[in-house]
Amino acid sequence: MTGLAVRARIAVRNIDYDIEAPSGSVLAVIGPNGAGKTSLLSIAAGLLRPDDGRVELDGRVLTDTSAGIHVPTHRRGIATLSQQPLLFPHLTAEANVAFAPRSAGVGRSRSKEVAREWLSHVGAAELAGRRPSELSGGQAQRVAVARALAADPALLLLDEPLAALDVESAPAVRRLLRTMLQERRRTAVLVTHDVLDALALADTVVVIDDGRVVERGPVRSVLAAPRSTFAARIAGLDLVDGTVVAPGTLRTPDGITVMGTGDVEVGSAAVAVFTPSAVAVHAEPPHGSPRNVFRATVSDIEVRGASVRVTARVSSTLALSADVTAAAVADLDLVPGHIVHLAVKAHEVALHGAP
Ligand SMILES: Nc1ncnc2c1ncn2[C@@H]1O[C@H](COP(=O)(O)OP(=O)(O)OP(=O)(O)O)[C@@H](O)[C@H]1O
Repeated sequence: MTGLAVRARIAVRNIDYDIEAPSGSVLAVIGPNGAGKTSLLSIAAGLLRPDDGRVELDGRVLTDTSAGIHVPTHRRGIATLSQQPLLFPHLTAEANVAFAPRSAGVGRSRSKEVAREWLSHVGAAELAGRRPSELSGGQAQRVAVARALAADPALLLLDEPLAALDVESAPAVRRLLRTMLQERRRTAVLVTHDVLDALALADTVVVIDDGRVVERGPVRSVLAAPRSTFAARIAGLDLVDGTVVAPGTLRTPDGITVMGTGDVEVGSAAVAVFTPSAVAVHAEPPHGSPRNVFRATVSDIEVRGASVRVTARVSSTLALSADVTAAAVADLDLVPGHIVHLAVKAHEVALHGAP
């Protein structure tokens, strides 16, 4: 196949998985601490040898334990972007980026040219002469993105690339990554703890728990209807697909409008995301504060510890969940088939550009 295929078993790490990312797609990897996410990246990069396993990238065998094949890391055509930018402190931003094509055998002056092109591509042209100590976290991560891509890798490994950034710079770097990943349909693996990063950047997701794949599939279906405990804990979100028709306004193909906040360009595909605990259930349409109100038919009621998850169908393609108290379920006399009004405040709804 083209793209990445990793099959690996490592006894001491209790790892035994089989994971694929088709060419040009972004695969998100989520799972609890110690699940084996970073190990997956290390195996792909050739930094970690499985006891038994095989790594193939675009038809090239990089690791095959049964045949004794182990292509060294620097010959794999793989670039890694980590949480920390890991720039060389003594080199300028430009020299840091030029280092990637230089290591791949490109000549000195062409490497400089490539570095300048990439710096301007990531919106960091004016930082070319600065050293890492003169860059903010977000700026340094931009330079690191340029360096990762300047070698034109066949595979990009992203290890929590936004985790170390502050709330101000993370959205801009997330947008940059989205553009970079989409523009050239790059194959990438993204390890993340953040559901929103998976939604914004990835096509498919694997959930790893205890060294095994417990769930896999398109990001939105896995996050909206998680089957594994871990995915359910971090996800189980309400997701609405559509197009941004005005600033802060998303419309679904069947004409449902959702107001939210988020910097997504008008005209682009997006997903509105909110947590079921932000959704209130009313028998009659609520009056007052500006909010999203959806008329819906209750389809499912599930007790989850102290709260009750009510799922209701808004249209043939959209169902939303609300987490309410058991008392509210009794007060509202909620049973499947009843008409309710689901309300969620616009500031509780995040709009994200969708891949
Ligand atoms: N250098 C090592 N030597 C032996 N075992 C290790 C080593 N590094 C990690 N492990 C073990 O391998 C398993 C998988 O670890 P890994 O770092 O891949 O998990 P992770 O999902 O990336 O976790 P986190 O989210 O905490 O970074 C864990 O049980 C861990 O204890």
